Formats: sequence, C-alpha cells, structure tokens
Amino acid sequence: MMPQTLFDKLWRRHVVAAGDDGAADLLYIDRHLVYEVTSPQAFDGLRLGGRRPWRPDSVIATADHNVPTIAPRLHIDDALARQQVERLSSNCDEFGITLFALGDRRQGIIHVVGPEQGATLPGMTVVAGDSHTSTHGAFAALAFGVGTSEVEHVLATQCLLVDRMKTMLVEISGELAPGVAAKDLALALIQRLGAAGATGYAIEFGGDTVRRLSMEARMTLCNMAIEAGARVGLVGVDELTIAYLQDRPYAPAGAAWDAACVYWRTLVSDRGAVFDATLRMDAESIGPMVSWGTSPAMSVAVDGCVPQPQEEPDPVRRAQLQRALDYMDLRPGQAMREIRLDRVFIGSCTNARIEDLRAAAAVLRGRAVAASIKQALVVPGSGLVKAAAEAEGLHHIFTGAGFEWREPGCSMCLGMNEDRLLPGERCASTSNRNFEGRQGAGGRTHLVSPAMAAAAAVAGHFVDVRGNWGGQGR
Ligand SMILES: CC(C)[C@H](C(=O)O)[C@@H](O)C(=O)O
Ligand code: SF4
Repeated sequence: MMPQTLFDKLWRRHVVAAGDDGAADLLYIDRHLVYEVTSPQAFDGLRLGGRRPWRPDSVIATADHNVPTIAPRLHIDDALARQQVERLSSNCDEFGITLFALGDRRQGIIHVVGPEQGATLPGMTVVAGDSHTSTHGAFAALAFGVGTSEVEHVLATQCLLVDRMKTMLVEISGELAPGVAAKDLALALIQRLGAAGATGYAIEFGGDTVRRLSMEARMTLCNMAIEAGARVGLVGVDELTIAYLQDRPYAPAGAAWDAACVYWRTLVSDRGAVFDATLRMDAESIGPMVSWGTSPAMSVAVDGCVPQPQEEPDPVRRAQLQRALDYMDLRPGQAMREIRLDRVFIGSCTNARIEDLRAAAAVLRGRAVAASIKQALVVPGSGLVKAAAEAEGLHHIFTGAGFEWREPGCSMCLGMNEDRLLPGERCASTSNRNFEGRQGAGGRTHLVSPAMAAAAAVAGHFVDVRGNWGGQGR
C-alpha cells in the first residue's frame, strides 16, 4: 500500500460520503467541544427545527471566554456575557449535555479541558466553534475550528462537510536551548511562514525536537498552527501521547485501553509518505521570541530590534509595518529589550497548563514584579490546573512575587470579559493573538512564552530569560 500521512489516515477513517470532483467530503465527528459564545444560536436552531443532538455523549461543554476570573463568580455584570453563560447551562440541561460549569473543578478553557479529561483521543475527529481547536491535534486527532452554523449541524447530525486540506510537514530538529520553549518555536515558525503561509494546509509537526517535547509543549505548538493559517496542527502518536492519556476520566480503560493503544500506535505518518509541502527548522538557532507588531508573524528574537519600515522595498508591506509600529507606538529599529510594559498576562489555551505555570514560577522564585508594572495576572487554564499548581505551592510563588492568582478562563487573552487592557496599555502576554484591540480597545499586546513573561514582569521590560538579567527582590 502507498505510504500514507497521518492526516490521510485520519481523514479516510472518517469519510461518510466522499465529495465528487474535489467537492467537500462528509466527515463523521467523534468529539464536539462546546462553550458559551458560539453555541446559543446553534441550540436555537436545533429547537426551531425540532431536533435533538444526535449523540449528546460526544459533547462536552464548559464556560470560558466570558467568565469573570475573580472568585466567587456568582454574578456577571455584562448582560451579553451573563446571558451566554446562563444559556449554555440551560441548553446543556435541556439536551442532556455534560457541562463543566463555574464552580466545577473541571471548568476551564475548552482546549485545556478536552485533553485534560482524556476527551481528546488519538484517531478522533474533534471540532469546536473556535479556531484554536487545532490544539487537540497534538494527540493525533484531526481537530479543527468550525462556525456557529456548523456547530448546529454537528449537534444535529454528528457529521460535517469539510474541504480536504493539503499537507505540510514542519520538521524541527536539534536541541532547544534552556529557556527556549514551544511558544518560541511557534512564533519563529509563524514569523517564517507568515500569518497566511499555511492557509489550506494541515501542518504535521515532526522531527527529533518535536519528539522530545512534552504533550503540553506539543499542544502549544498545535494551538498556534492556526496563526500561520493552518486549520489543523498534528503530531503523531508516541509513548508520551499514550502515557499522558492513561487513567484520564474519558480515556478507555481495561481491555478497551489495550486495544486502543494498538490502534493509536499506527497513527503516525508512514515512512516515505508524501507531503504537499515541507519546511525544515533548526531548533538550535531559535532564541526566546517576542512579537512586536499586530500579527503573530510580526515577531523577532528578544535580542533583536523592531524593523525599519523604510528598508522594506514592497510599498504594501512597508505600509503594513508602519501601521503596526504606529499602533504599537514603537520606533523603527528600537531594541526589543527597551520596550517597557504596563501589564503581564500569563494564561490562555496556548500557555496556561501546569508546565507553563511551572516555567513562569521557576523564573519568579525569590523575585518580585517591578514597581512600574500596574498588574500581573496568572490565570490557570482549568480548575484542575489551578489545583495542581496549588498542590505544588506555585500560587505562593506567584502571589509572593506580586502576581494575582485567578480563577480559570480565557481572561485577558481577549477582551470578552472583565480582564482587559486600557487604551494605550502595553502587555506581555502568553496568549496567541496580538491583533489590534485584542486584549481591549487600544491595548498593545506582545506575545511571549511563560518564562519570558515572568522575566519581563520582574524587569519591567523585555529581557532574555537565558541571560544574567538579575531581577531585584522587593
Ligand atoms: C470567540 C472565538 C470565536 C475565537 C476563536 O475562534 O478563536 C476566540 O477564541 C479567539 O481566540 O479569537
Ligand atoms: S484562551 Fe484565547 S485563544 Fe484560547 S479559546 Fe480562549 S480566547 Fe480563544
């Protein structure tokens, strides 16, 4: 048989009806993750059509985007946010869907919750009405974001028409330097590919560097595939994948577990499989990255500088650079290390898992947030991440350094809840998007890894976390 890519294996296994002449295929969907923002109209549509979810046990719901992150979270001021969270509860009640509601320890960001529960498994198709569903591809699941009308369609039929994607292998090799994380790899990759460089592709991450990454780091990488335009990010199954899933609440057990492991181990690209595109990256040449502009592709190594638009020959590109610099209030050629910050946010589905919190805490131990920083926030990705961090005492390190220790949710990743930047404020953020107004109207976002965010909080400006940058005690 022809060698197949992992993507091909996953796709073929789920085709219910093949489209003619390149038309979309109808795929079976195994797991559907639902949250408050993109589901209300979908449930309304079901009701209007007199339908019920086809397989309610395939759906898991949680509230994340709109929720407050300060306890006790009994009331949400914003009317729309409140309504969406309430309607998620009533819809889940009505249709028999499992909901991890506020107050449940399993509540959290949907892309943190799915894998944590073992609800994301190798070989599955996973959808959610959210672009960062690519995260789940770290488990060799074919996972992608869908729109609200598709949320309704999947609820009603368990199937979805999907255009087949092209395949891109991103092969990363070499040892990552200490202090350099998956987030830095992701930013360096997007900087190379451009924000639309992988549009129409499913990216598979391979190479010895990726094999050595933890599952959490692989999730960070797949999470950001969408920021290069790829709807899907994938990593083939290995023993790490399997070890991560063992004994998770939704993972199979007993004989079913053994059988699943046998199948899962086949979920890798065959030797000799042909990809539509291949890109190679050398991990050793990558240092800590910081975004300077208004797209994740506008990123540079921390020891680098803001670009000089006047050196850009293409006038369209030059105007884009200039606009980004104006919005970010940066000077051409300014050293990244000079950039001073108002706030620091450690959280989001990119970087709010336990290893992310450990990496930030390791930098903060015995240090304090600079007096010039107005606010530094840590928002764990789920209640279980929060509990795990507290069991290790990480919360003491964060609060001792001057960070606020919050309840789980999307928080300051996007301005849909109370945690926002004020116009003109500048933030070092471990999230994945730095678009204009992303963290609040007029706010300025710099994307970094958790360790880099922690170091910036201490220094008050960006520093190379690998260097001897000091950081004063209070
Ligand atoms: C609100 C939602 C539709 C959106 C997404 O699709 O990604 C959000 O999660 C984001 O990160 O921008
Ligand atoms: S944490 Fe941010 S990127 Fe992730 S789902 Fe929430 S809003 Fe989207």
